[in-house]
Amino acid sequence: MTATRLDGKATAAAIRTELTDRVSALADAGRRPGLGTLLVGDDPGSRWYVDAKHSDCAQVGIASIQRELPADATQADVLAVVADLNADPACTGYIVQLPLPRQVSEAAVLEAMDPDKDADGLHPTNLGRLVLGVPGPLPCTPLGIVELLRRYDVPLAGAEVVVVGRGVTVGRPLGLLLTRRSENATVTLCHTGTRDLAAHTRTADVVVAAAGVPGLVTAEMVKPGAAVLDVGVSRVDGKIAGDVAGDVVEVAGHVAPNPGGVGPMTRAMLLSNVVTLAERAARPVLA
Ligand SMILES: Nc1nc2c(c(=O)[nH]1)N[C@@H](CN(C=O)c1ccc(C(=O)N[C@@H](CCC(=O)O)C(=O)O)cc1)CN2
Repeated sequence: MTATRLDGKATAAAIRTELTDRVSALADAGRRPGLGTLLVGDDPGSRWYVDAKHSDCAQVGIASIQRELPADATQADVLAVVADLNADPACTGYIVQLPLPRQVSEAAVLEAMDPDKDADGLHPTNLGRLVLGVPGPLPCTPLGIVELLRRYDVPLAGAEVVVVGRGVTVGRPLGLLLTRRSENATVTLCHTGTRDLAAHTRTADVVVAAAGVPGLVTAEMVKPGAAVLDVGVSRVDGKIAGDVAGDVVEVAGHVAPNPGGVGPMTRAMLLSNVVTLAERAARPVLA
């Protein structure tokens, strides 16, 4: 058996097309959405992600506001740009590209953002809204995973989902998202300290691997027919290495590869969040 590929690239392209009409409606009302990004330092991977986000924006008509600081920027430098973006009316949503250099506190920077412009859904207020089930922007990678499974009709209601990884951008919020009544999955959150990882993954209908350990999930760890999504990003010999071993496609029913699976969906969900935030901000104008 060879698994069906969950094609994040094609799905993200379809979502961008769908968003174009909403962006046009906002622009016609004089409220064109604008995505701000702040990149601190010169990590080539982070620069690629930021550039890709702006190229996606150009495709759907979202304006771009690109801010950069050097790798030795201080916390005060970063907070000053965050204050600028909070105050800029052309910036309807923005992100601070992570990770930040060691001397800058990610928590302090995220907290300083205007939660109503938090296009990544990572502000404590928005993570709190997720816990409480109150509407607000949701983290892009978990949202992209749920949307990819939905568009390929992979059932989540009643499904056993094992998430491997407890990070704040993927694992933790994904568990919250999947256990909402609308998704209704049962989630086991595993991590690198889990005693017998295979015992958990072998019983799962869906496995999401987001631990950043190359080849962590192998074919023997997967139930035949399960959906396996590779979200791990490591660099091995200069190339992206995911958390899922190549032989998993022989056992799984669906596989989201890496690259080409969840990564492009993360970017599509960012655009979707930016458009939704701009619509919320424009509500009195559009109504
Ligand atoms: N502020 C944020 N920082 C980071 C996030 C995030 O959601 N918000 N997530 C990751 C990086 N990331 C987005 O910023 C991201 C990762 C991967 C991709 C992507 O499209 N990947 C491609 C392959 C890219 C390549 O060849 O190098 C794919 O999977 O096909 C987009 C965005 C950490 N930081």
